[in-house]
Amino acid sequence: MEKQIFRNFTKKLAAKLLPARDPDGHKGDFGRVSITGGSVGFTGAPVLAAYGAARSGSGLVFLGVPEPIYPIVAGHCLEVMPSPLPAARGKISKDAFFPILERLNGCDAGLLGPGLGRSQDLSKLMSKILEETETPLVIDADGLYAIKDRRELLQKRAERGLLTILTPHEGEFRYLSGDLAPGREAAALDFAKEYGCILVLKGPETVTALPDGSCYVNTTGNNGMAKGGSGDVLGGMILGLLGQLVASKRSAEADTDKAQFSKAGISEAGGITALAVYLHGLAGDIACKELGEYGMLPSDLAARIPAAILEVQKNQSQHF
Ligand SMILES: NC(=O)C1=CN([C@@H]2O[C@H](COP(=O)(O)OP(=O)(O)OC[C@H]3O[C@@H](n4cnc5c(N)ncnc54)[C@H](OP(=O)(O)O)[C@@H]3O)[C@@H](O)[C@H]2O)[C@@H](O)CC1
Ligand SMILES: Nc1ncnc2c1ncn2[C@@H]1O[C@H](COP(=O)(O)OP(=O)(O)O)[C@@H](O)[C@H]1O
Repeated sequence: MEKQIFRNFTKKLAAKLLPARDPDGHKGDFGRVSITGGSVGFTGAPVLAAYGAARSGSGLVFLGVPEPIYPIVAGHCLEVMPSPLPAARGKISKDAFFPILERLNGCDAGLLGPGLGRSQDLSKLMSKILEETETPLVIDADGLYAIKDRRELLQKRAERGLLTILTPHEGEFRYLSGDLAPGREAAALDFAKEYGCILVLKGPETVTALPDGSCYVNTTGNNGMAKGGSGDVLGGMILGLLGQLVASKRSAEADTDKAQFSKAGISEAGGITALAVYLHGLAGDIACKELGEYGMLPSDLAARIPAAILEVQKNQSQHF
């Protein structure tokens, strides 16, 4: 896709970008994805992210959480596959490096951060994972905090053709040293260009910026989504759709390294990311219509992802 600015992401564009599902496909064809996060006090965030991925079409969703919260998290997982990771003081510890890396390397995409918590050890651990894994990554929430002083790792991944998607809200964008003064679109584009990543600047009218100067501005969503946990669902949805994109490339080009993203590949990943943002807002709008902006919850939004996808598919059959 050539460099463009889509100021209004439409349903028609969503219908065009929604990945086709092979009628003969099996679960491995629709992406294996892995989420790493959770800590004592933040047990919901990793589960919400996992269901964001599962409800967006992922074939297999793995979830790594610190051992002390594993029984709670596992009690909320049916389709998602949770596993306990080594822990210290209620958070994932540095001893979790190899299990996390091994899981990520066996997956089409990974999400780092929902409910992770903050510590120096976690900052070192996340930085080491960014350096070591070639798997495309989505980094959200405390994952962003963990790497805020190691942003050169993003440039190094880009130089190696590795894909990284960052999903900050404005508070997180500020501590990543993003300068909001030029305005949201320009700020997101400057950051994406400087660090060679896809930057999703969340808020009303979420901006998805690509390093090549392309940019999407979202049109769905409402203030009923301004509740802790909505962003976690979005991180999972981006992961789920990205995993499907990577898996489709893997089966279409058997000899291509799943981890290497050409410029065209980053363009496609940008489109898929903006699609996830659109569907997330649309699911929120459907939840709002049914429940109202006061009472709707992020888990209600996650449960309405299928309805949002169906609405886009209806548009697909009308236009193509
Ligand atoms: N159920 C669970 O388990 C949940 C778990 N969660 C987990 O909690 C962890 C921390 O979450 P987080 O990254 O959002 O950090 P947080 O310290 O709130 O913000 C940092 C700074 O940014 C600011 N700020 C916040 N939002 C803003 C906005 N939209 N636009 C602009 N500014 C905004 C905020 O400023 P203030 O609120 O003081 O104005 C603050 O200074 C993370 O791992 C997440 O996954 C949550 O998802 C909730 C549900
Ligand atoms: N007023 C609003 N209008 C549209 N979307 C919103 C609004 N407020 C929040 N959102 C969306 O809800 C999500 C909130 O994410 P985030 O700030 O990371 O919260 P958390 O991490 O606590 O879940 C983002 O996707 C954001 O775009």
